[in-house]
Amino acid sequence: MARHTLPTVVAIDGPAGSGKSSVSRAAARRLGFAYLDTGAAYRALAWTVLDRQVDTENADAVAAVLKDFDYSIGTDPDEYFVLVGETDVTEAIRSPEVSAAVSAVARVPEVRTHLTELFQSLAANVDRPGVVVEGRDITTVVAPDAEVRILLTASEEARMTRRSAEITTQSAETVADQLRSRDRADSQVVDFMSAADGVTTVDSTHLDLEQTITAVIDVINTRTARASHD
Ligand SMILES: Nc1ncnc2c1ncn2[C@@H]1O[C@H](COP(=O)(O)OP(=O)(O)O)[C@@H](O)[C@H]1O
Ligand SMILES: Nc1ccn([C@@H]2O[C@H](COP(=O)(O)OP(=O)(O)O)[C@@H](O)[C@H]2O)c(=O)n1
Repeated sequence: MARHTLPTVVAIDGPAGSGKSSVSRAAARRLGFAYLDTGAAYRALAWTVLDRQVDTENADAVAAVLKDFDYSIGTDPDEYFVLVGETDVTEAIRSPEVSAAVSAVARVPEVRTHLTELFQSLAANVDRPGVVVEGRDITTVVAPDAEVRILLTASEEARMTRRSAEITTQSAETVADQLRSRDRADSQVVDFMSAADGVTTVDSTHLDLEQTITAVIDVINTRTARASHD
């Protein structure tokens, strides 16, 4: 009978624009691991809440949407997609409207419990030897026992500059204001600005993308080599 070995879990947290998605995806690709973007689920739920014209401030109404929230995500780093039912929302969940609504949805306790269980199940069932899971509370809540736990940080200025280079439909000032207010709202729910015990900080402020990927892979290799000797 085939033995099911649990994948090596790499947990990466950090604020918006620190490089979590791009670095996690690239690291997963190079290591032959799966990649799980947890923010996409909060965004897809926010998209659904907006689509159904549910009041984002009404926690009970938001929690009720979970009952028939039919969500799927690609965990192959080369085949990323996000679906709600049959609808491909990969692009739509990055809209300014969804970004503005997501923090209110993410602070509902039933939402966090439901999605945490979903992430744990998705991570445990990937068909790769490992999985890189990124978000805000992966090192502390979703996978506190992960073999590798990293906090990816960058100065506020660097994060704002990176995000405004990506979003060309809004002014740099608007992008920065929205990012700052999302960080503020999110940090009332989860502490992703300081590293919990046993979590390695990688500060990407003065690193380019390639250097950050290398730094993260170095931490993964060091940690997994150490774990195999324990
Ligand atoms: N170390 C880095 N140096 C320069 N640009 C970076 C770096 N890390 C990420 N980026 C770029 O910054 C943008 C935001 O990164 P992203 O991975 O979306 O961050 P997050 O998932 O943390 O919000 C992307 O365009 C990405 O290519
Ligand atoms: N593990 C996670 C991941 C995301 N989130 C929420 O989901 C939103 C979108 O996450 P994201 O990772 O796509 O955001 P960016 O940092 O990429 O802009 C965040 O602003 C949080 O409100 C969360 O609460 N917990």
